[in-house]
Amino acid sequence: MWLFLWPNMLPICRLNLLKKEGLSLLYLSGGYLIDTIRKLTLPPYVDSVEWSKWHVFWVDERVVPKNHVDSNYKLAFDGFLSKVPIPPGQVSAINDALSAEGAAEDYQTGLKHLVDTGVLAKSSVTGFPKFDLMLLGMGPDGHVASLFPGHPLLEEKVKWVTHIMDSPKPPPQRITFTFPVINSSAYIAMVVCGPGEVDAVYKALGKTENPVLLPVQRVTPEEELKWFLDEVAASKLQE
Ligand SMILES: O=C1O[C@H](COP(=O)(O)O)[C@@H](O)[C@H](O)[C@H]1O
Repeated sequence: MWLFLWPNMLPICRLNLLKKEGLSLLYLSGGYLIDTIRKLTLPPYVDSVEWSKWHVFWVDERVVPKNHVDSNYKLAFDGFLSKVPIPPGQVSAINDALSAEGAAEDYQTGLKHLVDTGVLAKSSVTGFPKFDLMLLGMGPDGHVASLFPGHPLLEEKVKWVTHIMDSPKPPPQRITFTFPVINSSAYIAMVVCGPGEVDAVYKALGKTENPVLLPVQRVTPEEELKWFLDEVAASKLQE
């Protein structure tokens, strides 16, 4: 595991690497993360990425209309996707006309189709889809995607995408990737900034062991996990 203290460098370093490797699948969460990739929409970085190769998905999404202030799609569209030329057919938002259960099933069906047609790889280790890069944020309680501490969804072992009706963080209805899918990714960047997450960062990365693992501590991708923290989020680690 690697730890970096400069979140804005994350997309620039890693996405240039992706370009060289010819990889193109990106999985976004919501929250602060979108702020950290905004620089990619500006010169000179914007011209250094082969946007036509990109496919974009959401690790989790709130079940609200796409133009709703709580929508992770809207957050990403306003701050990032509307400013770069990724073909619209390669941006996979949820179907916001469906119920939470229906939207999760529909999203999973879409991913299965991409695996069947060879757009998405499958992990030879787990049999779940293998994503190139996931950019994850973490909440103050240590949640990732919409997988919250103590929630039964943490133990989901079969589904690729599932739904939650009682998210402790509003809005309550969401869809989310499950841990088997998250952990089948090749590379995960955990991007955490600001004062709200200081204690959760310390619990996850500090010297004291927690009796109960935070959801973020269950993140173990197949190849590499890197944390990107700003100085505030990392402040307790430096004490
Ligand atoms: O509700 C959510 O929270 C997490 C963390 O968000 P942040 O604002 O604390 O960075 C986010 O990663 C997730 O996608 C989102 O739905």
